[in-house]
Parts: sequence; C-alpha cells; structure tokens
Amino acid sequence: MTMDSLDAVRIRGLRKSYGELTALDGVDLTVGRGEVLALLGPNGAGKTTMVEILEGHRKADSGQVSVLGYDPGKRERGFRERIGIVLQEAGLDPTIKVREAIELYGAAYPNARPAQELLEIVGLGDRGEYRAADLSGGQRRRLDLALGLVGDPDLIFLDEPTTGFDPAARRQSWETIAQLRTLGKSVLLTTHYMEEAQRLADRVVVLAKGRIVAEGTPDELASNDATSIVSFREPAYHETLPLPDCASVERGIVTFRTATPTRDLAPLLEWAAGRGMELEHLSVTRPTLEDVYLDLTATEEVAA
Ligand SMILES: Nc1ncnc2c1ncn2[C@@H]1O[C@H](COP(=O)(O)OP(=O)(O)OP(=O)(O)O)[C@@H](O)[C@H]1O
Repeated sequence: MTMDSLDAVRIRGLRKSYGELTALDGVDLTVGRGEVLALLGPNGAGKTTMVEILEGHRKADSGQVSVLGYDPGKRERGFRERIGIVLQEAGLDPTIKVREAIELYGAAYPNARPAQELLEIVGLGDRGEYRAADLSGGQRRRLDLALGLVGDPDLIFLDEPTTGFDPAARRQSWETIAQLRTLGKSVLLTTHYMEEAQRLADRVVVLAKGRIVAEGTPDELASNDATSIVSFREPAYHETLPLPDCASVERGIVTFRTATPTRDLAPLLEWAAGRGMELEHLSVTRPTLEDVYLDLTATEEVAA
C-alpha cells in the first residue's frame, strides 16, 4: 500500500469471466489524480464489472488493480474511507430528513463533511429539513451525490448519474458534478450519454466486449475520425446523380461519409450546377463524439 500513489486508479491486464463469458478481456486503464474519466460502452460491455472490482465488491480473475494505492480486493478501512460511491437510489428510509440522512452516513467516517456544507455543494441548501420522500427525482439524485461525498473521498464513482432525468435536471446535475473538479476530486463516471461525457470528462474510455476500443479526450476521439459527413435534401429526378456507393437516403435526406469530401463533392456540384439546381440543405460536417461512439460499438451491439 502506498498512500502517495500518483494515480487514482491503475489497472493492468484486468480479466474477469463469468463461466464461459469473458466480461473483461485484458483491460489497462489509468485515472489520474483530479481527473474526471467517463467510461462509455454498450449494455454488457463490462463497465459495471470493472467498477465493482475497483470498488472492492468483486474479485478479478487476474491482473493488477490499484485504487489510491490500495488493493481494493482487501477492502481495507482506509480504502473504504477514501472512496465515495454514488449509487442510483441509495436505500433510504423515505421518512428520514435530508440533513439527518447526511449525518447518519457521515457517522461512519472520521473526516465527514458538515451536512450544511454538502447541501450547499449539491444545491440543496434550503432542503435540509425536507423528508427524503418529498424531494423531486432530480433533488433525490443530488442527495445521493451528497451521500457519496460525505466522507470527503478522494475518488468518486458515479454510476449513470443522470439516467432518467429531464433535460433541465440533467443540466443542473452537470453543474454539480463539474464542481467536484473544483474540489480536486478524481471521478470515474459511467454513462450512456455522449453529451454528458463531453461536458464533464477530461478523458473518455470506450469499452466494448470487455476491451478498450478507444480512449482520449472527447475532442481527440471525435477528431481521430478523419471522415466528414455530407448531406443534402434528395433532389427530384436524380437518376444520374453522381453519388459514392456508400450514400444512403433516409426520409428524403441523402447522406454519405467520406474521407475525401472535396473529391466527392466536385461531381455532385457540377451535376447540380449543370441543371441550374441548388442542392438544398447541403452540409459537410465532422462526426460528433456520438457518431464516433456508435461506429466503434456498432458491431458489438449487434453481437451482444
Ligand atoms: N454475476 C454475473 N454472472 C454472470 N454473468 C454476469 C454477471 N454479471 C455480469 N455478467 C455478464 O457480464 C457481461 C458484462 O456485464 P456488465 O454488467 O459488467 O456490463 P455493463 O457494461 O455494465 O452493462 P450495462 O450498460 O448494461 O450496465 C454481460 O454479458 C453480463 O451479462
């Protein structure tokens, strides 16, 4: 155990199978101190398995895992006190008051943060005397976050923190989570929302079928894809329209991906100009992180 380990999480060659099924197939991953890392991947990719191993709730078959310098498998007290796990819906007594819930959870930690300070951090400063049952769904999730922060952890695990939120509640939560960065916390966030990863994460790791298939900052991942997306409204009478083979038409919009947009557009523009026609709604865009993610995981989704 080295308390001063530089990285919050360090995983090398992590493997885990359930019988015949390989859930993690040799994963290497590092989360730096103070870094917010988003773990993305389709259903069944192995995200929960990995996070549970890091939290000490599951045993790996092989590989090295270090969390804040500890072996999580040993579940040492010092380790448990320095990580915060934000669950979706902690099993709270619905009649308990918000402040009481935080104090109750805090009693288990030597350096618990004061309840009011936590309430302010998560934007529930005026809800301390409310009963848990009387909070809205979004407020309830903010209470879950406060409970995960009560022991003043160095590393926080956030499991799909905004699943099921309306757009306004999601934005509020993002602001709260973004504050964790200003507190200097390391965060490992699992999510299915690209926009969430893009907003919150310093780095994104895409897991598919137990392997890391891509890794980088949100911008790097999106720009690693050298293709552009060309689209325009399908013109009437276009039998001779010179399109690349990969073009498709959906709901009257022609779309294709190309690494050579200038070359592919030239004959199209010539075709339209020769007929005195506009290619309506013509656009050439770069793929979004979501496009890249869907490409990376498309085959895995079908196979899953
Ligand atoms: N206790 C278990 N026993 C057997 N198989 C399991 C067990 N837990 C998970 N699996 C399988 O391991 C694979 C990885 O599951 P895991 O829950 O880690 O994926 P995930 O990426 O978290 O998925 P989701 O996005 O759906 O939560 C899946 O095929 C799952 O069915």
